[in-house]
Amino acid sequence: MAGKNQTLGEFIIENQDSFKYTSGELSRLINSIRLAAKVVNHEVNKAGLVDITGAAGDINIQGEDQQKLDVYANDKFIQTLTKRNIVCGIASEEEDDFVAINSQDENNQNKYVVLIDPLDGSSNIDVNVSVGTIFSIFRRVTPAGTPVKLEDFLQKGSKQVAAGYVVYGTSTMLVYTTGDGVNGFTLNPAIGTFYLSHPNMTFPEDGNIYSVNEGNYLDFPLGIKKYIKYCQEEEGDRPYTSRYIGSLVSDFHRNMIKGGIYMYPKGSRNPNGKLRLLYECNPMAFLAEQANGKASDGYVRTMDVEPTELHQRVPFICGSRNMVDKAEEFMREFGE
Ligand SMILES: O=P(O)(O)OC[C@H]1O[C@](O)(COP(=O)(O)O)[C@@H](O)[C@@H]1O
Ligand SMILES: [Mg+2]
Ligand SMILES: [Mg+2]
Repeated sequence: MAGKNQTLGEFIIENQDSFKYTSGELSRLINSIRLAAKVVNHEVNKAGLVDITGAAGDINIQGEDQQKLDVYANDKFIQTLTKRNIVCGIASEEEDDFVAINSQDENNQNKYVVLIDPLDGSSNIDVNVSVGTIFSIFRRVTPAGTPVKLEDFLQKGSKQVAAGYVVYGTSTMLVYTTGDGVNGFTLNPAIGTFYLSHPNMTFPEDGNIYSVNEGNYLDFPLGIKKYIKYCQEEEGDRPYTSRYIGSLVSDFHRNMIKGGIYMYPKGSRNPNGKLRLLYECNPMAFLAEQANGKASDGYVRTMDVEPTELHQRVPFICGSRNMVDKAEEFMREFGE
């Protein structure tokens, strides 16, 4: 197993052969994401000193006020991936439609598309609480050298070839999978290098942390309400502890390390939940399953959901296997 002082660059090269499409293209793509993450990290760390906090003044396709850092991170990831001519298309939370990257050029033989949430946890930017970036990578389904199409992005999560996130927190970490386990790398800010700090990350099968915005409790399906009550009962190893940062990446990261469950159910205000299937739920579900955890909408495995729109939302339950099983049990028994 790789040593703790291995750099991300070395790890990518060393593990290239464990990836079934060993063309090196995916390695170069993950390296480009690493680079863009460092650029964004540099800006995040200066938030409050430079004019990067607050709203950018536009509303994105989600109907949300775009934050300056949303726009900055979006630009940096798209620029970095475009300049390196490493993908044929990008879809982003901050872009109405997918962005074709010179895919009309028949010489562009790039095989991958990337779906990205450039800045996750936007409501926490101005208050110095950890935020993140989430990415999901697929092989295109249309022929290389032809214009990239919507169908290249609307693929089931089970078709992902890689997924990961960056968490900009007390330290900056990049955590990813290519379908062969989950590994975490911590940035040494002094030299700008990511080092393998968390090899083979796995969710404990059980945990005692539940993460949900209880402010929406009255609006939740009955099954979720019953599960939350179950978490709060004085019985056995319960009550569990409630922890909710309000940044999916950070809540997921903590729960993967300590054991826990994250839930963003649907409700009358969010009839399909809030989180986006393609660039939030699918990548986190791939990581969760690769780390022995589980992810669903309460009934259906997240990665089996057939996508129909670029920005579609789905209810999301994700975390320690036995905790997600229990929540699903309550959903089956009590439903909506
Ligand atoms: O404030 P709420 O409704 O609890 O929502 C918090 C959730 O929304 C998100 O901020 C949505 O992500 P974005 O910030 O990328 O839009 C998640 O990170 C987080 O878990
Ligand atoms: Mg997000
Ligand atoms: Mg976002």
